[in-house]
Amino acid sequence: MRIRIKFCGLTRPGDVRLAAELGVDAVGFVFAARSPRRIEAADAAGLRAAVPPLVDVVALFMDNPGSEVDTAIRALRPTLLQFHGREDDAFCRGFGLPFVKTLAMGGGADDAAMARKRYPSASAFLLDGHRPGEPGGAGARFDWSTIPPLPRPVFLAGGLNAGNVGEAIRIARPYAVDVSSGIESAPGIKDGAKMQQFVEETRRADRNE
Ligand SMILES: O=C(O)c1ccccc1NCC(=O)[C@H](O)[C@H](O)COP(=O)(O)O
Repeated sequence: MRIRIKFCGLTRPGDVRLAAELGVDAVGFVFAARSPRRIEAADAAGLRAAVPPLVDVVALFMDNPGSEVDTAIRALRPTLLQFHGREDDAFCRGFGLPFVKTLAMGGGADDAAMARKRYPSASAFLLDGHRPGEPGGAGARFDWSTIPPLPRPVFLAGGLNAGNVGEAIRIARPYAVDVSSGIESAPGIKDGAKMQQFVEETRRADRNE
């Protein structure tokens, strides 16, 4: 099965258009307060307009109040939500959209294994290398061989780049790979060459080359 690709933390319409041209499956926009990639609801319409059909639009939150989530949903019209903080299952499912729940692997696989039980409504889990309570987008890797069995598709994240995504795929065989800092020249500023190389290396791993 083809490994899906999510580019996260986009802030510029040109980067969104290039991501879609490169064939990524999802683009993520960060509304978390603790992020240098945060976008405002006022920016969302322009970014949304740059996303062509059949590319998932992911709105990402980290313990944002429900009112902020509602405002972001109205502005961005996402197809998928991603919750990165201490949000519980009822909160996450309360907006009527499918959601991905981030599990922090920086505290150890047991944390993630225990956490998954608390999100029966999640459509997928994003496993990231940060420690519990920390923001993502930190380039934090974890041991890809420690992924616990999970009842939902796994998005693998944390410190991925064109140089290591092939190894990560061979070890973890995830449903999707997710990247932010590994395709940037600065936080929120995506680098076209890094984006293209990341897609090429993911496709190469897909072909088991
Ligand atoms: O990307 C951020 O700035 C961010 C801030 C706060 C919470 C989550 C955040 N990103 C979550 C993502 O899904 C990132 O793509 C993921 O952490 C991987 O980031 P990276 O290690 O930089 O590839």
